[in-house]
Amino acid sequence: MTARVLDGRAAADAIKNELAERVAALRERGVVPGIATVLVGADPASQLYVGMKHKQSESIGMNSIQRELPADATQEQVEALIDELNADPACHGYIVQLPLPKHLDTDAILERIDPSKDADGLHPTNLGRLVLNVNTPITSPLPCTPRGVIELLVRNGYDLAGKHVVVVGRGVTIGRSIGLLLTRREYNATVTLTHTGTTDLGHHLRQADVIVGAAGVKHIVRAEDVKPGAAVLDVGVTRESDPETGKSKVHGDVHPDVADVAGWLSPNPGGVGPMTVALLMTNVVEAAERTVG
Ligand SMILES: Nc1nc2c(c(=O)[nH]1)N[C@@H](CN(C=O)c1ccc(C(=O)N[C@@H](CCC(=O)O)C(=O)O)cc1)CN2
Repeated sequence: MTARVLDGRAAADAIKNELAERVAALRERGVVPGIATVLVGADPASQLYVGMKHKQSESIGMNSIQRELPADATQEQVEALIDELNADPACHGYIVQLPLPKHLDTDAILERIDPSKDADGLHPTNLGRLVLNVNTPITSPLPCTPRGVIELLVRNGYDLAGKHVVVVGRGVTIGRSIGLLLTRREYNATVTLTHTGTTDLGHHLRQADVIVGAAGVKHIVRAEDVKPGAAVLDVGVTRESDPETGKSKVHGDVHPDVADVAGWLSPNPGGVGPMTVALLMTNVVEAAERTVG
């Protein structure tokens, strides 16, 4: 391995230390930032992620509210819980853990979240503000994972200005929104959005200074398609059962051989995942700060 590691755990710890000070300052003013999660069903990965969010939020002095519904909860039950959290003054921001069970209308549920409490930054109003570029400096929540990718690079001294970033994956949590952030004047990157329907993906990847693999396709980013010295961030998650142990194993979008070609590599796990949680907490602390001006 020759690539320098973009250590997401270390960067997330630094963010959490900074947030702990902001939380303490809010507490002195009588405001305890409150984060809530909504978990529908008992998917083990979702339980793990929700647990991490609460543990880490509490560790920096935030109040955390954990709400759960059974896997067969109706649309009305989930929406009633959303209305409750929208009205709860102790909750400054919250997320609905995704994916939701298939019988539920995810878009309708996410749209029901009060945009000012949208800790994921994925509400249509907040994505619309991002498109219109009206929330710089930040006046409304930004999507956590794209923000985490950028923070990970910037905190490691990587200058994005003038760089060509190729994003693989068109999902709303990363692919569709990250270019809107990266092309802001404060970063000045140039972005190509590719996906599983892109013709000759390798052609695009080979021109990239930065690659963000977020398609959820195991090893779609191959070493032969990476320009030597490029920064590569692995955000994809594919779960497979290991034939030897029978245990579930996580694979990223980036082939392990990329470590010998890339200049910078964010591993998976240990890269963007911890940053997503840190930026989620940032969105909630910022929402709490906005309530006191
Ligand atoms: N409402 C949302 N749902 C989901 C999101 C999201 O951003 N908002 N993203 C993913 C899951 N996710 C957060 O919810 C998430 C995934 C992974 C990690 C993380 O830190 N992973 C660790 C490894 C953890 C382990 O397996 O032990 C790592 O990458 O180092 C954090 C958050 C889908 N749903």
